[in-house]
Amino acid sequence: MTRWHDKTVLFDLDGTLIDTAPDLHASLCYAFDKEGLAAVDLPTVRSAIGHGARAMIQQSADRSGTTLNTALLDLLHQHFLDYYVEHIADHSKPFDGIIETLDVLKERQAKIAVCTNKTQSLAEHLLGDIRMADYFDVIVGADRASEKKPSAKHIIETVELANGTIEDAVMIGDSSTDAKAAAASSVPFIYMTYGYPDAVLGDMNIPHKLDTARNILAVLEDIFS
Ligand SMILES: O=C(O)COP(=O)(O)O
Ligand SMILES: [Mg+2]
Repeated sequence: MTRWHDKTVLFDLDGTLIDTAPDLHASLCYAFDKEGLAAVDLPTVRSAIGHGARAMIQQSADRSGTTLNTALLDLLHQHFLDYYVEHIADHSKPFDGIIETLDVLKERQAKIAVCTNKTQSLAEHLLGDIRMADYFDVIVGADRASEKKPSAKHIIETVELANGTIEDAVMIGDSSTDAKAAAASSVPFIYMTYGYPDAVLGDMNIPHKLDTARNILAVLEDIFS
């Protein structure tokens, strides 16, 4: 029988727990428009999520043929943040099956953590606004860890802050940053294909792939058995 209270289940945020792409996309388009740049489409932005907001802006520009210097990137990032803090939860909502999964994990007294490349303040702001923050023993944004994903340190430090042990942890995510951080910390990884996967992830050998959060518990039971 699984001793759930010894287990730590780490969730990535954007594209795993919450469908944040519409609000990220709107904020990015606001920033681009303010600097006279053409709007970027949603699929382009989706595929650039997972490495933090600056990387999302940089990659979205690259993929739409716009060259950014550092000053312009800084400006776009600031406009993006100005808009995003006001609109962070306009359309963002948990993916189907996430709340039910968290309810069961909570009932079983597993340790539940968020390990995200969002900044700490944005992650707390979003989870607070959509009333999900209370599910988590700990939330660790990119700037709370000594190194962000794909570094193993982000996962290792999140597990420590949750008072868990790395041998009893599982990482659930949607991008190559999650898969690489999990591999580097020798933590089993569950890949949620409904999120915002990047091209790199397609080339990685990943045993646990799910297209719905409704099947997370069954896979966790299998991994922990
Ligand atoms: O801010 C991002 O780009 C991604 O955040 P994530 O690590 O929760 O997917
Ligand atoms: Mg993600």
